[in-house]
Amino acid sequence: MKQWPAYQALAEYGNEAKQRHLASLFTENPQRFEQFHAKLPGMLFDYSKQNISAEERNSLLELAEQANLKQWIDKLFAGEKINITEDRAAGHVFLRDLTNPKAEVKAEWQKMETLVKRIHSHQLRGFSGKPFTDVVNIGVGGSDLGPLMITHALDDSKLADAPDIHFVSTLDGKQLQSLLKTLNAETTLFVIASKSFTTIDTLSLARTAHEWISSFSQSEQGIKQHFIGLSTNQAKMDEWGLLPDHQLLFWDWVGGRFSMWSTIGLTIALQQGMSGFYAFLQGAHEMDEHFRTTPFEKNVAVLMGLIGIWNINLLGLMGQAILPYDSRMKYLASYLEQLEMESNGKHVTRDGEKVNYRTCPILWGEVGPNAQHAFYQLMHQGTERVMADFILFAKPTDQKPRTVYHHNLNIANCLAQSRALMIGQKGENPHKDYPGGQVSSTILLDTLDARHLGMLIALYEHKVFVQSVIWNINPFDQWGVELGKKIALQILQQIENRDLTDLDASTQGILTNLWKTQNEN
Ligand SMILES: O=P(O)(O)OC[C@H]1O[C@H](O)[C@H](O)[C@@H](O)[C@@H]1O
Repeated sequence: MKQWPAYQALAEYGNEAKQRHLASLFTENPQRFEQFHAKLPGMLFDYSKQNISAEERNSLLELAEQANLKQWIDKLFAGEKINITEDRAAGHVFLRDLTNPKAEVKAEWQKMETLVKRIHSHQLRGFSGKPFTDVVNIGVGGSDLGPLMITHALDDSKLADAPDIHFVSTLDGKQLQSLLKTLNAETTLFVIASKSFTTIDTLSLARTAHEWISSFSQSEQGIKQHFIGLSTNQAKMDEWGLLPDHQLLFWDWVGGRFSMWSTIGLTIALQQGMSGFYAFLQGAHEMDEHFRTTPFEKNVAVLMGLIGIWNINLLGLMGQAILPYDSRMKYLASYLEQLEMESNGKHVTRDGEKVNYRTCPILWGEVGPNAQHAFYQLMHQGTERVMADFILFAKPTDQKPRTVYHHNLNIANCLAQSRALMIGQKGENPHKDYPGGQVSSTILLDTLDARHLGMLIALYEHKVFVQSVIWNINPFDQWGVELGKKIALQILQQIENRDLTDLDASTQGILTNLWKTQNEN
């Protein structure tokens, strides 16, 4: 990044920008909103509350040119193998192009449609002949967070004949245990979602679910009706015993954290119907087209990525808050934590050189109105300078007076917080001083539905990609998660054998005390 000529200018600008107060940009320029927002149908992106001037933005746009961002976007959409460490393309964008689907994708959509119809029309039934009322998605990471977020957000518009959807992910087994207490085995269908079909978290829970169903039925064929698999690994699904028409495939060119656009989105289709799932893909495709074809100065994803670069690398901000003002977006922050930090949490370039600049910031977030009463204190008066994304939906869910009242109250709070963080206020004593100057962007979507969610998520995916290009890192691998998994398997074996050999003193000490406590009971 630092080798590009535009970076030198930006470094100087950054030092100047650190000296000014964000609020002064508004007093100096009444046209600021006009000049610092971008729009596309269904979405407005306001970045006027970022500490950036027109010249600084120009230099960022030059940086993007010099880093060959346009060529990288073309490579992404041409399906080139840009995930170099795994020798794969990153093809999530192809899943959303419904007018021009790949043959293998089309075939899988058809299979998914058939399965969804069989479940909705009660053709598919459990071991005792009853239709399914509940579906439990067993998966973790990319095989959990996307569908969890979307089905939670869209629950109000669930189809009348759709089953209730539940999610379990944690290998401690507690989530599954307490969920099973509320379910009827005769009417419960499990979806085993795993790109690799080797993840121990998912396979251990699937085995427990299988034991649970088996404790109510002796019929092997009947039990098989209760399980569906979603994976790239057909052999492993066969080995597990999944029926061929209960297997939906996807492909290694779909990254785990980009997989809810594939058959991993089955629970979305079960809740919203295939048309709802397609609307979700369509929204993402609209964002893909915007990203692919819009000049950089009006391109929301490019601008969002570059503003992040400005904040992180030139202004030194390392915290990114995600603040949706809608409780239906409860899981957005968890989803984006994986998307951004697993993609860009890297310390070497594509060529394996150690970077000499910061990469992905630490993301955290919460539904805005709740976060106001929790961690906003730090943003208003702490010592950390952070950046925030406020996400807001324009239309209320209906026109009932109380609904409209709550909706306006919510909008007022969102705007009040971004304004207070920006302007600050001098207090009667230092304890009541608000320094202000905390930067934010606001994403205003017309309404919360499948299409707009598709647009929003694709926007974040492309923002992550833009930043990866500027940082010259590969956003599509995740080697960092492997070491812990490997050590966990070794330690599990050592726990089973009560063996402390070659473990560090801390691990030995914890295990010794833990065993002692277990023996006492
Ligand atoms: O879908 P699976 O193969 O079961 O993988 C589930 C998750 O686990 C891995 O450890 C990765 O960190 C994630 O990127 C992935 O989404």
